Amino acid sequence: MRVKICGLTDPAQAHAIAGLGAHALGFICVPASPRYVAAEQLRALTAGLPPFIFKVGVFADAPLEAIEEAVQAGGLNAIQLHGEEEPQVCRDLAQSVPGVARIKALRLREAADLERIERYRGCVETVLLDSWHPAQLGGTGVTFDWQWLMGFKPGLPWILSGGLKPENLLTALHRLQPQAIDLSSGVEEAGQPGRKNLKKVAQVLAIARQFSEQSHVVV
Ligand SMILES: O=C(O)c1ccccc1NCC(=O)[C@H](O)[C@H](O)COP(=O)(O)O
Repeated sequence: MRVKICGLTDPAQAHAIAGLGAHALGFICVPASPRYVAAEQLRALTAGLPPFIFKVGVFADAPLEAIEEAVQAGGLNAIQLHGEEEPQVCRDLAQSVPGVARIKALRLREAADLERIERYRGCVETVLLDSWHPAQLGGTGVTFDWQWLMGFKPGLPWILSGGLKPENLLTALHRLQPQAIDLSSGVEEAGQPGRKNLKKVAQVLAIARQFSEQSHVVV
C-alpha cells in the first residue's frame, strides 16, 4: 500500500512527512488552488528530500511550458493531470517530459464516469480516482460513492483519493482494496489549506501499514 500526501506548501513539513514514511508527496501547481506553489517554491520544497520519495506535481490543463518548468525545478518523478486533459495530451507528455510518470486524475460524478478510464489505457501509467465538486478541482474533502467501485478492476494501476481521513481510511481500505491512496485536506489543520497536521499524517501511515501487514501486502 503506497501513500501519497498531497498539497504540501512548507519544506519542513515535506521533510517531516517523508521521514514519517510517506511514499509520495504531492505539490499543487494549479494557480487557482489555495495550496498553489510556484516553481521557485517547488524547488525549495523538494530540495534535499530523500531520493526514494516520489515527487508529484499536480496540474490542471496547464500549458506545457509550466509543466516543463515545474518538472525541472522540483525534479519531479510524476505529473498528475487533474483537469480535462484528453488522452492525446497525456500521450504527448511522454515525449515532452520523458522519464516522468503520468497520473490521470478522474473526478467522479457518477458511476458511469469510471468508463472514462478505458480511454487513458496506454496513455498514462496510473489513474487517480477523486470526487467531483462543482467549484473545486481537488482537495475538497469530499468522498464519492464507494459503491461505484464494487467489482472494479481497471487493468491499470489506480490510486484512491477524495475525502480520505483517519476516521474513514480503514473502512475504505477493507472495502475497496486500493493499490495506493492519496490524502490532502483530511490530514490538514482545520481551516489552513496546505498546512498538514503531522499527527494525522502519522495516524494515516500507521493505518495503511497495519492494513498492509494484515493483508500480507508488501509495503
Ligand atoms: O488540493 C488542491 O487544492 C487541488 C487543486 C486543484 C487540483 C487538484 C488539487 N488537489 C489534488 C489532489 O491530489 C488531492 O489530494 C485530492 O483532490 C484529494 O483531496 P482531499 O479530498 O482533500 O483528500
